[in-house]
Amino acid sequence: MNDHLDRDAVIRALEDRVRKLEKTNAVLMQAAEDRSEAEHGAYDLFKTNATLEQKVGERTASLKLAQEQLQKSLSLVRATLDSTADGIVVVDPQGRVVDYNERFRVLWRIPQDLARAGLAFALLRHLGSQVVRGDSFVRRLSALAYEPSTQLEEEITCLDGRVFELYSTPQRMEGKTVGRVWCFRDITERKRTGELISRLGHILNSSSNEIYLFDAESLRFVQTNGSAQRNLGYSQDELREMQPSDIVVGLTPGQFRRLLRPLHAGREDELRLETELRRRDGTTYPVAMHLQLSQREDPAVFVAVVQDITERRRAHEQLHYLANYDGLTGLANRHQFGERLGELLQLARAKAAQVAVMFLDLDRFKSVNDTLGHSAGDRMLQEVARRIKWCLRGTDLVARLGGDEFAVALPGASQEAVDAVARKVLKAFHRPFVVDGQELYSATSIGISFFPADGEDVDTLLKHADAAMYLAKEQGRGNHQFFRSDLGVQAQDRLDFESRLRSAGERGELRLHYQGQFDLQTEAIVGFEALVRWEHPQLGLLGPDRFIPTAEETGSIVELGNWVLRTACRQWRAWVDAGHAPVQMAVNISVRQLRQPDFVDQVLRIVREAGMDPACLELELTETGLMTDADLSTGILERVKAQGMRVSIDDFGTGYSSLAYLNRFSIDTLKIDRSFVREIGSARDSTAIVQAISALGSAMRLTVVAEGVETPAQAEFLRAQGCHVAQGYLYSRPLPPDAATQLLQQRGRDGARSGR
Ligand SMILES: Nc1nc2c(ncn2[C@@H]2O[C@H](COP(=O)(O)O[C@H]3[C@@H](O)[C@H](n4cnc5c(=O)[nH]c(N)nc54)O[C@@H]3COP(=O)(O)O)[C@@H](O)[C@H]2O)c(=O)[nH]1
Repeated sequence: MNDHLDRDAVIRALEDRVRKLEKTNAVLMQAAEDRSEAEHGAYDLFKTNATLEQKVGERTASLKLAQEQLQKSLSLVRATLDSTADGIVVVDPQGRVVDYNERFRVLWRIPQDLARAGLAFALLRHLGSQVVRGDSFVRRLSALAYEPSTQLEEEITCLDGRVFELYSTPQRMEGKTVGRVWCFRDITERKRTGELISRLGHILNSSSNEIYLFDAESLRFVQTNGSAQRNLGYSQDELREMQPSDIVVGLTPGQFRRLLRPLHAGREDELRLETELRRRDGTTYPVAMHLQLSQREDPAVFVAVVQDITERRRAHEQLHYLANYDGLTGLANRHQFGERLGELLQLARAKAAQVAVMFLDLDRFKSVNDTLGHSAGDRMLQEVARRIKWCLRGTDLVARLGGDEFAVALPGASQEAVDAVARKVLKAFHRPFVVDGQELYSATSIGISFFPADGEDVDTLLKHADAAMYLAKEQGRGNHQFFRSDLGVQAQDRLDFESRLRSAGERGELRLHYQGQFDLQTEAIVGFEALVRWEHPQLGLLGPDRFIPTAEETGSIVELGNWVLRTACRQWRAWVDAGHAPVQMAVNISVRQLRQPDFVDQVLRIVREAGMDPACLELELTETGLMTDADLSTGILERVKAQGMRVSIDDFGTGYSSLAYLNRFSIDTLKIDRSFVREIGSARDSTAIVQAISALGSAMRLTVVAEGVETPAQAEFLRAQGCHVAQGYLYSRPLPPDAATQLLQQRGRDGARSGR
């Protein structure tokens, strides 16, 4: 704009000069004439005139040149103005628009007529209508009219979201302010990009992943994020002096360069690897690294995104451990044993060698668990694992298969060598196990099978070793047996038996028989004991001694016990509905049932569903079962009693009794075991025990029931001792429901009268 104004000034100056020269010329001409006349020297006049003409010619040429230059500058200024991305407007001190460029008009969406009108204030109002807080904007800019020399620089936000930068500078000429230039620049995109970059920078810096940018040629780090610096313990500046091979464990610069070759050559887009990084303090940590080449950067850089996978590795290792090892003993588990035995068999096959497999099952471990609790059982298993390992070589495999079962594989061992190892293991059990200060004695039964003679795969070898172990149990426990082909059939039979028992209730194969209990004074029936039987399709009617131990071992006793309870309660209801006076119903409860967390609720639900009076239900528990966890039993019995049910101790005198606990347990009935009743009169001890139990019952105000009463003499003796109730073949055998109903019809009324 200054050039535009200079042009007028220059032209005016030049014209002024021309006029002055013409004047001078005229004066000189006049002077020449005067002189000619005066001096009559024509020659001099001519000379002077020629000189003057030359000067005028020179001046005219220089004026033309100046005009040409001025035109050039003007066109340059115009072109610059039109090609700039900024919107520019020039106003004079009187508020008239002197000039503006097209960009200014477009930027502010100024209608042509408004632009042409050239009124600065009208334009300002138009601008104000488009910006946020437009009134204040107009006021601020108008105020500048009174401060001609002030420079202004500010950011304007438009209502449509665009952001402009505004520069306003005074226009000066020869030291005077002759106007003001306004310049507007659209910085919307720049601002957005800036914000985006700062957001991205923040995200990258706070990312838990480490991010490294390193030069594609020198491989020097050019940029790293906060996570990288924090994890490694180096500052940004220190890292700029380093290369990836300084922090990647086990890679020389050359090896690292070779690793990057496929990316460099464009053969691969990305590279993923798991490696380890070394921190400043020398410690290392595992990472997953993702590498890419960014050609867009100049110069090109590699971008490495690195994730610390310490936790992932740890979790993976832990999972691997849990999947393959027994957490209690640290030995391999069944899965790992199978895998490794499989490998051993492959090797043995190639070398035509044999492999022995031992199956070990602890003898009576369950009673340790039941009487001393699980944590004592666990400690014993840990010691067992140590002792077994101690008997083996480093190349042998040892595993805990679960519970109290262990397995051993002995590669390349002869029958004699395996025999010796088995004896050594058995001997290792001769020393007592000290748990909680108590000395416990345990033994193990060992079954042995051989590859390839007894089986060619892991499952068969284990199955056959297991079958041989059962033989060892049958042979009196605490010994070892080698597999024989006839044992395979027995093992299969056992598996079939277990699985059939599990679903016996569902298939309607269970039966409940009822044995009457009689008042020894009146001989009236006062109750029944429910006794289960299994109608096995091949083996016929089985007594509980044949299948209850298996049900307890496999856990199916819970299901089976609930079936018994439900059936007995329904039978009681049926008798009452048929008009019989209510009698007691005794149901045997196994310790595993009692230990179910919802045992009492379960019993109550069954009782309520059947519509039975809880006071008529008597739960029969064994002494040993109750003493397994006396505190727990006390709590359960209290809840049972609170619901009005009765509790009796079965087989009293045969188990581990503590009179102190007996007092604590809320019980109603003591049942004298039939082994004592059988020997009444023939064995002094038994007779004395029967007398003592009867006296104890009377003293504690408990009902005393004698089991297995077979003779009138026994009944007479028991009656004399004050025993209240008798159960035995003398009165009735256990009967199926119909026969029991008949018995109730015959002897029920008296029984109802007598009560307990
Ligand atoms: N957990 C559960 N245990 C149960 C259940 N049903 C029975 N059992 C227990 O099985 C054991 C054997 O019972 P069973 O073969 O039925 O024998 C009972 C009677 O038949 C037998 N008995 C009764 N009177 C005489 C007799 O005069 N002489 C003689 N030799 N035997 C006789 O005694 C068994 C009843 O004993 P008890 O239970 O101790 O009163 C047995 O221990 C049952 O507890 C069940 O559902 N769940």
